[in-house]
Amino acid sequence: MPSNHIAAPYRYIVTASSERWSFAYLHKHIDWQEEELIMFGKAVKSPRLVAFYGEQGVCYSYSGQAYYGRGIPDWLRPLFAKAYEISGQTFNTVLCNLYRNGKDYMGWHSDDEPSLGPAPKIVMYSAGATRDFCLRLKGETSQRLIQSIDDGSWLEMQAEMQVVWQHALPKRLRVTQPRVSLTFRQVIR
Ligand SMILES: O=C(O)CCC(=O)C(=O)O
Ligand SMILES: [Fe+2]
Repeated sequence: MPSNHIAAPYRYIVTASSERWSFAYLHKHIDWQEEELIMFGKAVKSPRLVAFYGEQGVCYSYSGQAYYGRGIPDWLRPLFAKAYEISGQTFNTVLCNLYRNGKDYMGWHSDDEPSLGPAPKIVMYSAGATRDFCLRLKGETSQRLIQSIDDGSWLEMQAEMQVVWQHALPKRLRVTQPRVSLTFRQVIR
């Protein structure tokens, strides 16, 4: 663990079941895409499915891909409203991830693209299988914080999290069930 005086750079919020969007609902409505990544010069399938929604005219470059906003579908608006209620921050895009089982993962990174501004607040909603979400300070490889993320929970990542921390969703081979995460971001035009 990073030393005890370092406060976790996020707020984890579990909602009442009546306030949740279910995995089945999100899985059905989101237009999932399988993407390819270039790793060591070779095209490989991304270890998760993804989808992007953004306001018309917003362009977001992430992980070597450019995504273009084509408007927020009506069914997603209540989730944007909840993300605002939690964080007091407006968002104009959401990047969605589908981890089909515990073999799907996301490697260490910070969401620090210049288009998000110098210290962006990002809010994430999760549904489906419980997964471990890991954090470490940049430049620190052995010590980490682990937050178990449950169905129907929100994670409000504070602004400093993308500046001095990295996060990852590691493989968990004993997890057989799928999970979705929706990460709300404000792209600065
Ligand atoms: O799914 C997760 O828990 C992490 C997602 C994430 O870090 C991202 O979309 O940038
Ligand atoms: Fe991230």
